[in-house]
Formats: sequence, C-alpha cells, structure tokens
Amino acid sequence: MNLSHVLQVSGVSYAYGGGPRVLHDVSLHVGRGEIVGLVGPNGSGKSTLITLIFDLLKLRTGSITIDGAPHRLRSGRQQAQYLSSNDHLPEFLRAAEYLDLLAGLYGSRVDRAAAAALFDRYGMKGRLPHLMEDFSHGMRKKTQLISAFLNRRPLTVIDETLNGIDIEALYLVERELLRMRSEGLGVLLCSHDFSMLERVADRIVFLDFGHVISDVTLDDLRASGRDVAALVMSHLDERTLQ
Ligand SMILES: Nc1ncnc2c1ncn2[C@@H]1O[C@H](COP(=O)(O)OP(=O)(O)OP(=O)(O)O)[C@@H](O)[C@H]1O
Repeated sequence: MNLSHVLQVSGVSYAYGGGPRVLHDVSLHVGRGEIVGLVGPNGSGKSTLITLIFDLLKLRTGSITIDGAPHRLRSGRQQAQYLSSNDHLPEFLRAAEYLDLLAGLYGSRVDRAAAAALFDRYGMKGRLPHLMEDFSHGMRKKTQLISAFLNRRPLTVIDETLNGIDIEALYLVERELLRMRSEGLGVLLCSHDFSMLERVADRIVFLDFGHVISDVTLDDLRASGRDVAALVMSHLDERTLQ
C-alpha cells in the first residue's frame, strides 16, 4: 500500500448480475495533492468504477483503499466525498440544512460565515435559508460543490458535476480545486470537458470498454506534442481500424 495515495484501486473487475464484464482488471490511483482526470466514451465504465469506490456496488474482484483504509470501512469511507452527475438533492431541505446534513456525516459542523460567503461568491446571495426545491439545476450543482469545498475530504470524486454551471462559477471551481490540491487533497475528476481537464489535472486516466488504456501525466502528454483529445481520438481511430 502506498501511503501517499488517497485512492488506490487495484485489479478491479466487475460485471452487473450475470452479464458481461464492464470493468477489466482496473488499477489506478490518486496521490495526495493530485488532480486526476478520468475520461472515456459513454459506457466505458467510469460511473461503475466510482460507484464501486463508494461501496454502492459490491466489490467482488480486486481491492480499493481510501486514504490507506479499505473502502468498506467507516475509517476509509469518511475520508471521501462524492459529487454525483445528477442534481437530485433532498428538495424538502433548506440549503443550510443540506450543508449541515453532509457536514454531520463527517462529524463536523458548518462554518456559517464561510458558507454564506461561498453562496455569495457563487451568485446565490441570501439563498442559504431557502428550500432547494426552488433552486435551478445550476444552483443545485453549485450547492453540491460548496458542500464539498466546506467539507474538504482527503479524496473528492466529482462525476460530471460541473455540467450546467455557468462560466463564472466554473472559473471559481477550477481555482478552488487547485487550492485543494495545494493543501494536499486529492481529486478524481470525471469529465468529458477535455479543455477544463487540461487546465487543472495533473494526470489523465483513459478508460475504454472497462480497460485502462492510458494513465499519463499532462506533462508527459504535452511533451509528446499531444492533448487529451488527441490521446482519446488516436485510440478510437486504432480501435475502428482493428
Ligand atoms: N445498472 C446496470 N445494470 C447493467 N449494466 C449496467 C448498469 N449500469 C451500467 N451498466 C453497463 O455498464 C457499462 C459501463 O457503464 P457506466 O455507466 O459505468 O459507463 P460511463 O463510462 O459512466 O458512461 P457515461 O459516460 O455514459 O456516463 C455499460 O455497458 C453499461 O451499459
């Protein structure tokens, strides 16, 4: 086990029910103070992998540790937070109550002043006491993100959460992710937005049909004269020709 990794996925394979395998011997890691972009075509297995990391699907083959602890144990699970791709938040809660609920999961309390300042910065001034049923799609996503910024776990996994937020918020989120990195926190960022990944990620893991095709640092990718789109497209071209 490498103690400098906040996430270690080793030899994970998975099949739903009696179906075919959708993940094949997947290994990847996220280091402390590292942002890793997870990319891959639709159906390549990104969400399945994330669901396994958070023990929402039962892992049968391989192992996963979070901050050095098995992902199934409370000690591991409490070190990670997950921002899902959807905007399904408990609508009967006020935003402040939602932030309290999530902080409570990690045994902490919300810093009210910090929460209000973030709501203000993300264009939602005065909305903390409001029911989330009145929030737009982008406001729900920003509320999820603000919760993650307040809770600051060693590992944050973001599954397409940035879709649908405005450009100003995206800029603020990118800056906050870089700040988290500088604090030694790890982020697994699953996205189809390659230009955003190129601005913030240190490394890219590319999945296709449940296989890790490539695990490369942005520095090495740039040194080879390619970008993330070129990495993906060259593989898809090869696959088509086979
Ligand atoms: N609940 C399920 N039951 C059976 N098969 C599933 C289920 N969820 C996903 N799959 C299959 O697993 C494979 C991987 O799907 P997954 O959702 O993990 O891909 P993804 O990379 O997250 O895709 P996208 O970019 O579209 O979100 C696909 O073949 C999909 O059909």
